[in-house]
Amino acid sequence: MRKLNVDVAVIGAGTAGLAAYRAVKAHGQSAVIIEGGAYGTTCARVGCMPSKLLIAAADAAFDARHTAPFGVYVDGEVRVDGVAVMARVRRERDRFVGFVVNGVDAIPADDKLVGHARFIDNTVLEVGGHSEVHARRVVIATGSSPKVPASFRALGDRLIVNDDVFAWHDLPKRVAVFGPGVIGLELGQALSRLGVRVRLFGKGGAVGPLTDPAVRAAAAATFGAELDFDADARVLDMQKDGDEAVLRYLDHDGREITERFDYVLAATGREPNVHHLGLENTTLALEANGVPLFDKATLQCGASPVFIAGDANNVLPLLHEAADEGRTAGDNAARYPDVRPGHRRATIAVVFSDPQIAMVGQRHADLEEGSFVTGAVSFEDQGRSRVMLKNKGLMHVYADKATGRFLGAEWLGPRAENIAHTLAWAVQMGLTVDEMLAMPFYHPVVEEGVRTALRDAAAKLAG
Ligand SMILES: Cc1cc2nc3c(=O)[nH]c(=O)nc-3n(C[C@H](O)[C@H](O)[C@H](O)COP(=O)(O)OP(=O)(O)OC[C@H]3O[C@@H](n4cnc5c(N)ncnc54)[C@H](O)[C@@H]3O)c2cc1C
Ligand SMILES: NC(=O)c1ccc[n+]([C@@H]2O[C@H](COP(=O)([O-])OP(=O)(O)OC[C@H]3O[C@@H](n4cnc5c(N)ncnc54)[C@H](O)[C@@H]3O)[C@@H](O)[C@H]2O)c1
Repeated sequence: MRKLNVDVAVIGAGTAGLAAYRAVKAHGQSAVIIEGGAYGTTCARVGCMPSKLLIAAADAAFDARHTAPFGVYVDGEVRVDGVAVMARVRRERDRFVGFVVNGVDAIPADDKLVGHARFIDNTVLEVGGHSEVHARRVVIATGSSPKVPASFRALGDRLIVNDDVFAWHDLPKRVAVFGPGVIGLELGQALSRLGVRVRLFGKGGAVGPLTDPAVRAAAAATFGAELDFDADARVLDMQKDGDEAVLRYLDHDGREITERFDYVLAATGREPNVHHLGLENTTLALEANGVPLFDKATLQCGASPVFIAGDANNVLPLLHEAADEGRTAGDNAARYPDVRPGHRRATIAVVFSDPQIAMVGQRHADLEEGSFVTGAVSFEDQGRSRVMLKNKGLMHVYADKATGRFLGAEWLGPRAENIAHTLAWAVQMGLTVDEMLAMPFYHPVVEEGVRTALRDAAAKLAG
């Protein structure tokens, strides 16, 4: 067993781990970064980037099929070549992964260890059965994995998760998608637009990350009009039969349907990778889900020299948060015990469905009843949205009754990925609705719809 002594050991060479490693090195301390899987990060290999590549192909197919209302006709068939679609997805994905791997290659060999890490005590790690790392501090940046209900195991090799989709060399014909959360909506709609027969099964009425009941209902109606989607599905049975998954479920009218699919894609949520870390060998207090108790500002676990960043801590499992948190955890690991709160930005989340879903600032579910007003706009009659025939969606903006301050927004609608930034910046700057309305709005743009919602909120604040 090889023994290593370092200032900081970072577990996981994903986005958070790489940021943590760099932050430690910036302090001039020694560090080792330990990776048990493939280099390249979840985001680039099986997450953000390949999903957006698949969606880009799907949107191209959808747009090509929907030109007629403009008086523009694509004569002949719009043909989707599944092999070519997946070849581009994997080729471009590999390019993104390549950039990350180049960055890892540039890390000195002595600073890298390959193998699964387990805690022996708070600061001693056993790695891959070949090394023992004695660190003064540790950063846990182990990411998350799909959380698949146990009953799905009956599906055997017909059960897949997001990672499997991006390894395909062709598109299958029929996929049942479970979970209309962020991953299920993005991948389910994209596969459907690429000509795959998709049925999307939800639970309890949830749609994406939305918590505002009215916006959620609008989203369910919008996606339900395009996709075969039940936000509160009643599935009676699921079995594997040769190369097929056989599902028995009740449709919207309560009729029993038996349908065969090539695959069942489980997009039923993700869980932090903390279960095989040997945390029971540490003195850290753990939450029910196995994540150590930690301070959200400093990312320190109790008073220990252990820090936790990225999807592993289960706070905001998003790429930019993983990068920020990795930096904070690495910085504080190097400073320990003089730890400091890291930089937290206003929250922003975007789902790359069509229409896109976005949320900024405080969620509707987090607001105190009676303390805020809601301004609304429907995009149905919004000028620019109608011009582009992208006039679907509903936006709710929330403002504090006492101060007029803009608190946050939830919506689905056109160009939400861009508008979300403007609104998240307004949240971070602490602007009031009146201050936002004093800003420029060009004509004709989708942001004029945002102005309508803000004016609605301003009227309610005044009244
Ligand atoms: C399909 C999909 C689409 C997504 N799209 C978006 C998007 O559009 N925008 C967005 O902001 N976010 C998106 N995300 C979320 C984003 O990918 C994650 O929030 C981010 O990648 C988390 O980074 P991380 O560093 O915490 O984890 P990871 O990048 O997963 O890194 C963790 C690393 O730790 C390693 N590891 C785990 N346990 C051990 C161990 N015991 N020993 C050694 N190594 C270990 C793993 O092998 C892994 O390499 C998406 C996720 C998915 C799955
Ligand atoms: N665009 C993005 O930024 C992006 C894209 C993909 C993923 N992500 C990140 O990854 C995280 C995980 O995404 P996710 O979609 O796996 O999780 P999620 O928590 O967003 O959604 C899981 C969904 O599965 C449903 N569900 C659970 N069990 C079910 C069952 N048995 N049958 C039917 N439905 C069931 C839940 O009700 C929920 O709607 C997200 O929270 C997000 O942070 C971000």
